[in-house]
Amino acid sequence: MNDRLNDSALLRTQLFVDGEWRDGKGEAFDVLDPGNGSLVARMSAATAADVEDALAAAEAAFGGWAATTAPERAKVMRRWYELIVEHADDLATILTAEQGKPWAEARGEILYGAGFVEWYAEECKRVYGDVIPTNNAGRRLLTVRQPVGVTAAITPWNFPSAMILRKVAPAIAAGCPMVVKPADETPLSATALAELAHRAGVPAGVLAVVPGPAEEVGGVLTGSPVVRALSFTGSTAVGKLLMRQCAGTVKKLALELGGNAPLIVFDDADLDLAVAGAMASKFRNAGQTCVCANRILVQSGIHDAFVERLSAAVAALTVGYGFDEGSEQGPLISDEAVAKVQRHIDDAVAGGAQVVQGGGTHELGGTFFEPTLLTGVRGDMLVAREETFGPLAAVIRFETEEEAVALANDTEFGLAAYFFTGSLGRTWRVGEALDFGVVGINTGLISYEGAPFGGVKESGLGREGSRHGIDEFTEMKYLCIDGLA
Ligand SMILES: NC(=O)c1ccc[n+]([C@@H]2O[C@H](COP(=O)([O-])OP(=O)(O)OC[C@H]3O[C@@H](n4cnc5c(N)ncnc54)[C@H](O)[C@@H]3O)[C@@H](O)[C@H]2O)c1
Ligand SMILES: O=C[C@H](O)CS(=O)(=O)O
Repeated sequence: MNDRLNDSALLRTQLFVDGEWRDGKGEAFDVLDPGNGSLVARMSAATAADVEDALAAAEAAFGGWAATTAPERAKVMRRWYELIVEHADDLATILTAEQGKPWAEARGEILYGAGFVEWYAEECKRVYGDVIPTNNAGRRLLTVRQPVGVTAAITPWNFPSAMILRKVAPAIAAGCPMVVKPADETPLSATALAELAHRAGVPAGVLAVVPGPAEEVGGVLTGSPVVRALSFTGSTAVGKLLMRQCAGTVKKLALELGGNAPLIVFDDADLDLAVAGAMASKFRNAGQTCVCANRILVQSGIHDAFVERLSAAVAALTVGYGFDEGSEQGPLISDEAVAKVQRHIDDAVAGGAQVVQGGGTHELGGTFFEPTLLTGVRGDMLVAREETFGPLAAVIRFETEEEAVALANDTEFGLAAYFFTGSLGRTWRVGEALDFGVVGINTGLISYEGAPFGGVKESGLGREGSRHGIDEFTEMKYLCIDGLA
């Protein structure tokens, strides 16, 4: 792995605690390349004691970091942003090695994540309060927003860099230390970011990275009264568990959970735009994103023409190893992920759906999977009820706008939805009727650090990005000052 890097010091296989690299007390574990199963590195693992040390260091650092001014924090964060961009190639190489996505896509993730650091380096200067018109001549009323305290983050493997930066950036910008548990599959992206934060001048204790057994590490982060806010990105099932575990200390919670995004194509859509949007939303990261179009609803008048063009685009996708030039779709993260995609295909075909493209594992072997297109899908099939998290486009035909909205909203999830139309009236009607936190209209790509990202229903709580994302790490305090008369 080192021979692929310009700066091999970015490959960090230890814990980052109290501003230092150290071996964890736990059993080291392998980080494997999902593209060929080779060993990328052996990662040191934290135990509960290591996490307690990280929390103690964070608690000790909180007062000093919170006492800095916003411009002082902004200066450190700006330097971190610059270092991330400067080392984007190496960070992308580390990301592709442990997660598998094509290198160009990985580099795009690095820059997307860096955007949150840049955004919150500025946003921390705009954490405003209120002056409230008084109800008494002898009183003055105001509010201030203050950093919540020590925070924790637990993050997924599918965007191992951006999902960390989307949490750490607003937290430390607000004045809060953060202790991060990355996914076991992808810890190296996290430790590389910590190395650059250290170089940028983030003080000891303000950022910690503690890879390790999820239940043990998570048990400390959710149970410790030192942690005042927990930010989680991952599956809804784990999110519900963490909510329960945080209840004992009534933590502030930000949850970015699972999705089941509908992508609706109306008869009046621009066909090429709809196909491009469906491809971008469905096959990004080999379909392993929380906002991938999980169900593609196509109105009957445009159905056959849309399917014909989508089929050609799916067939043209290049599946390959992430470091190979021209690869557009890498491997899935695990055998379990492959099995879930296959289960959804087999269930749909058993129920009468047709395989138009793909349908099984790719000739490259391992966890590479054929980009797949199904038609004749119904809303009661597994592929329409569960988050597939793989390169499977499932097309459902519909007749009316009312039917499409009802189909789209028929899920416990509520993260992202998309629709394509040429009608201004339909834009407002359907945009308001869809029960989701994020709605893409005539586009399949909605992510931007300046926009609030988050779900409703069982897709989560709170928002990340935009001016709203920093609210997850601040508390509003009301000051009532009497005695002025
Ligand atoms: N809403 C979003 O912004 C968003 C973004 C990315 C991924 N996701 C969701 O994440 C899921 C895929 O990611 P995943 O497979 O890593 O999810 P996951 O829930 O299995 O794991 C996410 C993180 O939680 C940790 N974890 C698992 N069990 C735990 C426990 N008992 N205690 C503490 N930590 C625990 C994992 O180690 C990992 O770090 C999908 O459902 C996807 O939709 C959502
Ligand atoms: O997988 C979920 C991520 O939040 C997707 S995005 O990169 O933020 O769109």
